[in-house]
Amino acid sequence: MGRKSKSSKGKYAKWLDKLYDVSFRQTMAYGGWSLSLNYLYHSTQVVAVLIGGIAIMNGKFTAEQLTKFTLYAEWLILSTWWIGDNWSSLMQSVGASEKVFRLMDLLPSRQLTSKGLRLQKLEGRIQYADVEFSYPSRPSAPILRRLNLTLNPNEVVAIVGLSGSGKSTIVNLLLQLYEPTNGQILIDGVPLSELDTRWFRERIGFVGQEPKLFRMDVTSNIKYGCPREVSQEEVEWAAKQAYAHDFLMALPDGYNTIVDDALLSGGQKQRVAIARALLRDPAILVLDEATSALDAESEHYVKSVITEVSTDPKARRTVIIIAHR
Ligand SMILES: Nc1ncnc2c1ncn2[C@@H]1O[C@H](COP(=O)(O)OP(=O)(O)OP(=O)(O)O)[C@@H](O)[C@H]1O
Repeated sequence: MGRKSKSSKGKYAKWLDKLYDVSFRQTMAYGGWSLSLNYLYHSTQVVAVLIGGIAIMNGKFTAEQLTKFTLYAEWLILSTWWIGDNWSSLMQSVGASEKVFRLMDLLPSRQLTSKGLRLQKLEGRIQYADVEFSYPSRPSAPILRRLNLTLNPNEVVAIVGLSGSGKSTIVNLLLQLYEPTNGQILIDGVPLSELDTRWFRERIGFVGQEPKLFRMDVTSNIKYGCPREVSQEEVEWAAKQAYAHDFLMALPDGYNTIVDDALLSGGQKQRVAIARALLRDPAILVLDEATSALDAESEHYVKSVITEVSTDPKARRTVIIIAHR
């Protein structure tokens, strides 16, 4: 057995010990609490019957008074017991709901609440002008230094570079997940920061490195996030464009099959995500390493999609592909 696996086992055993310790103390405390109340409950009855019985025989007490006393004492003890039980559940719920309330209280980002410019039509010209950027968590590590780049409408551009060289960062800035530290990005000549973020994002199709599919049927997954009403025909059109139609039709319930973890391979998920992006008919399409995790067959299909989106005169758009190769 390697040293690594031994130390992992040791760590796991330590955490198990801790868990055992906490559970043991919790069980002991609850056991002690239940035992003492149970003891109190039954001993009260015995003492009441004994002392009460003697008092009745001596004529100091009536049987009715003794019955009342015993019942009241029982209720008092049982109620204390329930209050204790419910109090601990209440405290657990308060702890859990605090996190939920904190999330509910979060304000939407300023970008999404403030109204910006909406252009008549998005042509898809993208210009990075002297863009400099470092992530807020590591301000001393510059990722982009005076980046100048122009992408013309309907151009297909591949950004290639080593892992960690900043390819995804270029796209993160375009998606306005971050703002350049210096310089600016212009879209059709207008500074990106002046555009209406929601409007702009609705016109960008983005296929990320790990596409997220949700546990709902295939059609809903493809329609997800589409700002307009779409018909089933349009969904199938997008799936055909992404070379996903054939394998989707072969699923047990076709487009109505519920997507779960084991249903689709990585390459198939990526093609569903491409269909989702194409359905929005975006002016700008971004594929972030869409081919890096693909098997040969999926890679072939994804390349065909890229060729088609870049040559189909009906569906011209600016395409940015981020790739290792
Ligand atoms: N959220 C972040 N906070 C801080 N640093 C980050 C963040 N995201 C990326 N980085 C750093 O920025 C640099 C560029 O990352 P980026 O993801 O843009 O590279 P990449 O070329 O797309 O890499 P890959 O091909 O592996 O995806 C890396 O050094 C990375 O560690």
